[in-house]
Amino acid sequence: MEEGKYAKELDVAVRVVHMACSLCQRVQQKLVSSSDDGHVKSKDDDSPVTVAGVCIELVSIWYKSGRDLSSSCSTGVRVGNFLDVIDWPDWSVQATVSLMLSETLVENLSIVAEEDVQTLTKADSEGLLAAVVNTVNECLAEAPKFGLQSPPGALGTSQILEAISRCSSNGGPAGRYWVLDPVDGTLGFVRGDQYAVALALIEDGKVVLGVLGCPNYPLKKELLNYPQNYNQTKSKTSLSTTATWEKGCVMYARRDGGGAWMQPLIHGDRMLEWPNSATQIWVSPIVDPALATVCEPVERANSNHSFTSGLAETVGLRTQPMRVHSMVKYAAIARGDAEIFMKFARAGYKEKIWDHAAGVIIIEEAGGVVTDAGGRPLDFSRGVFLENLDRGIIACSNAILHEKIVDAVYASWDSSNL
Ligand SMILES: Nc1ncnc2c1ncn2[C@@H]1O[C@H](COP(=O)(O)O)[C@@H](OP(=O)(O)O)[C@H]1O
Ligand SMILES: [Mg+2]
Repeated sequence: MEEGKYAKELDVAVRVVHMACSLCQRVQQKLVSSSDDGHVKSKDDDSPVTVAGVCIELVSIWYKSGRDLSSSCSTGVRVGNFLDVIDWPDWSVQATVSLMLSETLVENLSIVAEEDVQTLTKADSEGLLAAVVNTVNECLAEAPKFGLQSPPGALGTSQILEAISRCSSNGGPAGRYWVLDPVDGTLGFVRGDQYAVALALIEDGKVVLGVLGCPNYPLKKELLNYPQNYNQTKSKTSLSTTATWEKGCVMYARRDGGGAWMQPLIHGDRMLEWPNSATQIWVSPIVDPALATVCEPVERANSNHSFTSGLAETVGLRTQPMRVHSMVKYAAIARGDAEIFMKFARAGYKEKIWDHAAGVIIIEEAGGVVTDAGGRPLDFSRGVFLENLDRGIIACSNAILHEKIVDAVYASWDSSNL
């Protein structure tokens, strides 16, 4: 696997995503322990509320209010202020990936990524910026553990801001650019649940390699055994500290690289072994819809659950949907933990390339199929958005299931209210 086109890029990308996962785990751990260590705010009625609890409440309010920044939660914290802070790991990952890629792959580096520096450079964001600088330096110091080189000393604020703002490419049909979602699934992240770090390389409008870090996705299928509506803040966040949830993995593939691979995340002082610790992954062999599992976003705001349950019934799916945050859904299909992923966003919502690029190539190289709801490949050549997307996204472990879902969409679309 290390031979051939994009091998060097893949090697660096996998190492960088491992580093980013480690950074996210550290931040998530801080969030969890700040709620365990008495960093508790008090509600008006004097009942205690954890920092993690506030985060979850605010993100939930934000989603349910149609992303209204003026709403506030029971502690009086405003959603707008909170959203600035919760992107702290996103900026930190973006800076780290940008710095490491430019350090190792200097040639005309171009990156499309989700975050900009606007909020970070506001006058009242000093504390936040200091936290980002500190987090990035902590992470960079660990680079040798992942087979990469740390800078000779701690980086200053301007170098880190520069690294974040360097990721301002707009993509498009020509040339080579990286696409990064530093923390995909913010809601999953603050809930101590599933989230992903997604990095892909696009060349002339086609995804040529993808790496998906899934810090809370267990190496085996246990995730499916967790109850669907597991919403208790305390017990959910504390799960991330148990052995099962410490596992996590990184999946990757390159175009025509002969497959997709998975590595466990490394913990403690262990060094990343490359490529020895990788195992090949394949999609599920199931073709009978009655035995297939569908996965979809947790949030109704992000995909129409009633439409997808109608499709599921039409094609004869029997199992409960697996509702998971972030691109871990792509990981689940690639690794054979589920057979179908569907997403039907509300009319007018434009899907972004960083939410899909890495997942698509990993599923395809693992043997699966990903298209829009009209059965056409996703078009990554039109800039930051999937401009030509027909209605929704359908990813399947094989062409048989895929055809059934596409047919069902055609049969039911006109009578749907989408
Ligand atoms: N109204 C909307 N409809 C569909 N997807 C949306 C959306 N608003 C945000 N998203 C995207 O959905 C992603 C989360 O996916 P999921 O719901 O599958 O967990 C978000 O990624 P971020 O969390 O990186 O912003 C965001 O890009
Ligand atoms: Mg995202």
